Amino acid sequence: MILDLDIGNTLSKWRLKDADSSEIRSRGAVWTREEWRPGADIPDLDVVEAVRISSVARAAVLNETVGLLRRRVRHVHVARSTAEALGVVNGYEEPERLGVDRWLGALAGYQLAGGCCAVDCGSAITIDFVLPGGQHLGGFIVPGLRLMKESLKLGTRNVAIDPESEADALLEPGRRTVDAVNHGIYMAAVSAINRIYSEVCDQEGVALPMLLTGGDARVVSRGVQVPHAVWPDMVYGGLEARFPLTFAERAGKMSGAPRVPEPVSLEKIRAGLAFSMLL
Ligand SMILES: Nc1ncnc2c1ncn2[C@@H]1O[C@H](COP(=O)(O)OP(=O)(O)OP(=O)(O)O)[C@@H](O)[C@H]1O
Ligand SMILES: CC(C)(CO)[C@@H](O)C(=O)NCCC(=O)O
Ligand SMILES: [K+]
Repeated sequence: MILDLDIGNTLSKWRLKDADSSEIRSRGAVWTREEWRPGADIPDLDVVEAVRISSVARAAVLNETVGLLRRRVRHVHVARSTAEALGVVNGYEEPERLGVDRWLGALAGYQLAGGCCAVDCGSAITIDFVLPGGQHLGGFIVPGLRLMKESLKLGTRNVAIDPESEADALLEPGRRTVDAVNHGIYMAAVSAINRIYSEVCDQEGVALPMLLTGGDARVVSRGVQVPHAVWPDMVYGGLEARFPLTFAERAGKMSGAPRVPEPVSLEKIRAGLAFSMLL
């Protein structure tokens, strides 16, 4: 069994993947805490022969986790942001400073789609761009939905946006605090994504397929006008691409990868941008 770990600022996600059949056997999430005890939080390390880790938590959390795992598991692979990998050139001035979850998302997106716009809707919303030749341009970091809501301190933090609500309903002015806040932060997030996508495609002269991941990907997806695909395992896909262990992975297959969305034409993107400038 392969244990994949995605340690984020809020949640640490894990999944167990069967190395022979490539099936995902189980998955879960635990809060990212100061002291993380993999033995207690993750089922049955005895069946695990390899671990692959993406972590943006404090170094101490990662070091402790790796220390514990190394005692129990033979192969422990920790992903790092590098200047280049799998045909992608990191756009950061200091490549190692790019969040490794973003780097892995960009690698997975590039392996699946070639040039792409990779959006991760987690504690932060990150929007990264990779051109068809593999140049990563860098990206944008916006507070995630929960952080935006908490920062307002209006006592609405425990009332989440209903994931089933229609994007249209979220466009209406709120007539209670909780609706005003939820509709406001939702519009802030989706308008930023729509606008940033259009601006960068316009600047670079290329319409890129968009891929969405993260805890809020599904709800954000409803408001994103650009054709896109939701890929919950995108960061794991980067781990698979970076540290291929199974036969399927060596052949370039990433579990749960969606069909590549067909982007609209550059002309249409530019027309939309020109229209929004007139308003
Ligand atoms: N059970 C949950 N607990 C916490 N957040 C949740 C949960 N389910 C969905 N969410 C949403 O998911 C978001 C966190 O997403 P995700 O799990 O991708 O975060 P993360 O990986 O910790 O973030 P980051 O990668 O930015 O550190 C929160 O903004 C929240 O709205
Ligand atoms: C932005 C987050 C928090 C998103 O998870 C993470 O990728 C991170 O800590 N990045 C380091 C800063 C950067 O990417 O520029
Ligand atoms: K994440």
